Amino acid sequence: SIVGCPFSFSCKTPFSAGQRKAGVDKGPIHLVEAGLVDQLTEIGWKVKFDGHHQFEEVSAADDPQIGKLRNPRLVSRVTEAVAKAVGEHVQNGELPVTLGGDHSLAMGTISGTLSKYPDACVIWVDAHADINTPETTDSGNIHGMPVSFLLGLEGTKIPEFSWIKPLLTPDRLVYIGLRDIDDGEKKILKEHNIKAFSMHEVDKYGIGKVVELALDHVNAKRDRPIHLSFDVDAMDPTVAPSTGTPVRGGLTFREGHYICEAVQETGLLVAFDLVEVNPSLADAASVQATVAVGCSLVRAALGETLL
Ligand SMILES: N[C@@H](CSCCS(N)(=O)=O)C(=O)O
Ligand SMILES: [Mn+2]
Ligand SMILES: [Mn+2]
Repeated sequence: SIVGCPFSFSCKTPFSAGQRKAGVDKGPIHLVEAGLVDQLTEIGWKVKFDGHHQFEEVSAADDPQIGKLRNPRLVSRVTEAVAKAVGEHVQNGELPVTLGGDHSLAMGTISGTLSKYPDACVIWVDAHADINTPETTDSGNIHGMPVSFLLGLEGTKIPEFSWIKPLLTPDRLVYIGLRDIDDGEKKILKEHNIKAFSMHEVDKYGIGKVVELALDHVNAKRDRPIHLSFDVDAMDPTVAPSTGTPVRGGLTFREGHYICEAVQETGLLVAFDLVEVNPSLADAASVQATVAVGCSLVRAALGETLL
């Protein structure tokens, strides 16, 4: 099985230019300092921790907005570097675990996965769809746009992002946990017939059925590699409060873990992202709780079982 490889590669990507709130770049160090590397070793992984990625700064003066896009050159440069790093690790038969940092990183991580597994499917667990285009975005924050770039939607063919090969197709993408979608995004989801299980469906069917339906949609024969991109704000804010765009009515602790456990059980997981932990937005206890949930979700995705 794909996941049988013993190596997990932890890519600490302290990056925050895809949004405006300081602190999300400190997410990775908090997860590592909470002992995540040892925790993964204890469940049988050989972890190659290659340290915290450092990126060449691009000064604000050298990175003027492109239309509404904020920090476009910095985001492009960082995500291209992440794509290369993740791509190398999947080529080596390792399972990249990318700790963010904001969700714009997924332009890099998923590009990296697709470089080896062009038929991979993406399960996007999030309160948000992150599928705004440069035209539909109101905020200009690129962490709200990675999926549109990965799909190569209209308006995303910008020279600064020409490195992105839009290899992802709408039929291989599915969302779980949505509850805060912009009007422009709703239109895109409908136009492209993208499958999305919002919190309404989670309530209606239960998480077990939702994950089964999601896998049936993007991986009917259970033969496609899976890239699981998990935004911690998919969790209810009472469970993971320290994140930049919290939205009430999210996943319970168990629902979030069930998704990771069920994907792990397929034996098809080839890459995992845990993003948007921002340790500067809450009191110490809330930060600690968010970091602990983040570590626990990673462990669940990499095979920690309850029995
Ligand atoms: N849709 C909003 C919010 S996007 C939230 C991004 S994330 N990565 O889910 O926190 C926007 O485009 O700014
Ligand atoms: Mn997100
Ligand atoms: Mn989100």
